[in-house]
Amino acid sequence: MPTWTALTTLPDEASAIALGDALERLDPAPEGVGVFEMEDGSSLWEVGGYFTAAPDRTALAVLQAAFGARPFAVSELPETDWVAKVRRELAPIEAGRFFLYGSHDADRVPDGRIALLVDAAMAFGTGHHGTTQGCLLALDRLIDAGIVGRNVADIGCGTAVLAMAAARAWPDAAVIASDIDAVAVDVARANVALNALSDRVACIEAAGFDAADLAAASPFDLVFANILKAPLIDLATPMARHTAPGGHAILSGLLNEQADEVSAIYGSAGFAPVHRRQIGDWTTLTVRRAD
Ligand SMILES: C[S@@+](CC[C@H](N)C(=O)[O-])C[C@H]1O[C@@H](n2cnc3c(N)ncnc32)[C@H](O)[C@@H]1O
Repeated sequence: MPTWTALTTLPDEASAIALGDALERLDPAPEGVGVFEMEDGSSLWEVGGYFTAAPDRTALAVLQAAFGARPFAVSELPETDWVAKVRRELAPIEAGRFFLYGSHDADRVPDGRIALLVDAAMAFGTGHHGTTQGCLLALDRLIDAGIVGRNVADIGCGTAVLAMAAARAWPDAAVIASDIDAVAVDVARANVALNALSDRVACIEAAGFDAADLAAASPFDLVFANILKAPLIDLATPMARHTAPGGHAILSGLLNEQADEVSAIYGSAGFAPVHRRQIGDWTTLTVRRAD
């Protein structure tokens, strides 16, 4: 369990997430990284690394300078089960027909919903973020429109929440959930097993579509990509290659002011806009590949 924290703040969410990603790549790596909006009315974002041994202060100073963050406050902690603490504090999430809950809330699952057990762990995607909710609501909308997915990819799967939602919604669908982060892939695989979906959701480590399993299963009739603007732009051309004619892509991780630019780039790559939804600062786009 982590016994050290290194905490800093930044003025905006996107750079806080980017610093969180960079923290994860420190050597020695933190046991976990958290990015939270501060609740003190300051509009600042806190970025924290949780370490099992004293972190490398020189490496932290280099990161702090690179991101223009405040100097990291490094402190030793009393023994605490942080994952268990976060689990207790996270309430279930409802998004359309989907209900996401932690194992401590198993007795609160309502009838008539697609329920997914997603425990907080060292990966993004408990459903509490506007981007995940935007993707779930976009999927909900496709289902309402009578779309049936048979071959689905979830690029940047985190906990595999979106992959599992598609697999549950469409019992005949085969789904590949991929992430660039090996820890996320382990978490995804564990969640998929907990939800009894291992026979239909494969979890693999990959950057973008760069994996033999993804190439073999391509083209997909639905692709989720809830990642940030820059990787989404990089993925526009591969996305067009790997999405079947008439298939859909659900794109998120975009700040509201970034959505027009990304929509236009996907338009040039052969996708027509279908729908967009803002939740807080974040926009989710649904786009359709030309027939
Ligand atoms: C915002 S989280 C989304 C998690 C989950 N899909 C959700 O909607 O809650 C983004 C995830 O994408 C992964 N990621 C970032 N860039 C990627 C890339 N180029 N290829 C694959 N995964 C990537 C990160 O490691 C992270 O787990």
